[in-house]
Amino acid sequence: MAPPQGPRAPLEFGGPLGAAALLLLLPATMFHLLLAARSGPARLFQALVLTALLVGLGVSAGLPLGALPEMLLPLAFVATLTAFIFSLFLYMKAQVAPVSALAPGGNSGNPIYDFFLGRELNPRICFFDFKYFCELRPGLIGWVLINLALLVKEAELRGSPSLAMWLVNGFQLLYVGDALWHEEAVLTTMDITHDGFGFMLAFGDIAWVPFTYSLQAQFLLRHPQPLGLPMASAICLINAIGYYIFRGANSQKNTFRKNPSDPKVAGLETISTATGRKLLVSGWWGMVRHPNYLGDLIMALAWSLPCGVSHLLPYFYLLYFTALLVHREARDERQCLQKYGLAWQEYCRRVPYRIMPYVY
Ligand SMILES: NC(=O)C1=CN([C@@H]2O[C@H](COP(=O)(O)OP(=O)(O)OC[C@H]3O[C@@H](n4cnc5c(N)ncnc54)[C@H](OP(=O)(O)O)[C@@H]3O)[C@@H](O)[C@H]2O)C=CC1
Ligand SMILES: CC(C)CCC[C@@H](C)[C@H]1CC=C2C3=C(CC[C@@]21C)[C@@]1(C)CC[C@H](O)C(C)(C)[C@@H]1CC3
Repeated sequence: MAPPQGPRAPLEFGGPLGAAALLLLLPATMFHLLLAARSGPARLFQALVLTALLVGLGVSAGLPLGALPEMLLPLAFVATLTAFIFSLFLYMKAQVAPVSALAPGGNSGNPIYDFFLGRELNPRICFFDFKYFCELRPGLIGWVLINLALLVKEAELRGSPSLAMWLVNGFQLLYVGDALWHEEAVLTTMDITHDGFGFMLAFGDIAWVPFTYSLQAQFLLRHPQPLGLPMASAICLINAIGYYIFRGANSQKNTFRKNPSDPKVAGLETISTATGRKLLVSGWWGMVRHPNYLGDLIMALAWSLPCGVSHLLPYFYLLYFTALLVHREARDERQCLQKYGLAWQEYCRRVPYRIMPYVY
């Protein structure tokens, strides 16, 4: 079966070498972070071996929630293994999928690269869409569950959860609740429309999101932080500003894409493109070319601040997320330039900043 993209098409993520390195680096980073959140670096190898031994025992669902934080390492190992096996299944499944079901990327002919990126665009069995399910369910819900377990454990240890723990739990619950509330919006993200379903997304959804996105709460359990009301209020304000921009920008674009004559967006200025679709050039999308990323990054800052500034670990999410969004923005720009050509160039001329006005 001929792949839709020839071996000489430009490869992303550093090609096969980059994909091979990421296959090892991503799980290694996640385990390192999990360990760094709980103790000194000397326990890294002990803990990995312990995790490998514990995985055989599995975890039963009936355990009290406060016991979960102690099981994060074995659970992360199981999640990683599941992501590997699941990606293997997806790779095999793509071998028998029709060419029309394959993703525009992820079909280079190099097995490591294709395993990493994913060959099939939206693998399904009957009506069950694996990618849509994984993107929103196990990772996001697992993340909230781990956060909650850390809050319960802190209450067990110290009598009540700290203000910092409440803030981190509240902010991240709002973010996950928002994603589930607006779940149809995920259908227009490049993960669903462009990327295949391979190791990158499977690992991201099943392991990376629940275990590394909960790092701030993990950190707070072991490193309690005093937080006064004025500082807490300032952090809440930062999160509210971030959320306002994130939600405002995403909703404006979603409303416009669904119905351009909706009164909420009908008055906005647009650029016509040769495809018949229009681009917003005022409102949130006239401020920068990715206002939703800006809001997301401001929220990421608010999630780290309750952890103080004594340690870099709680800021991992902010740093990783900045890198992810800068890379994602570059990929999206490339795809938009291909799709909209001159109209996209005109948009870039009228809205010169990508994410942060006057900075980037
Ligand atoms: N927490 C996390 O780990 C992650 C969160 N996110 C968040 O997910 C959300 C979705 O992000 P993502 O899918 O990357 O990208 P966007 O939601 O920004 O979608 C980009 C697409 O929007 C359309 N578009 C771009 N500019 C305009 C314009 N001016 N007018 C109208 N349409 C336009 C184009 O598609 P078209 O024209 O075809 O409609 C473009 O391809 C973001 O809020 C992001 O922050 C993303 C990744 C990870
Ligand atoms: C493991 C790698 C380093 C990176 C993997 C990336 C994935 C973790 C992210 C790719 C796009 C994502 C989105 C969300 C979560 C993270 C992943 C899967 C998202 C579901 C978070 C909530 C948002 O409201 C959203 C817009 C629905 C997000 C969609 C993209």
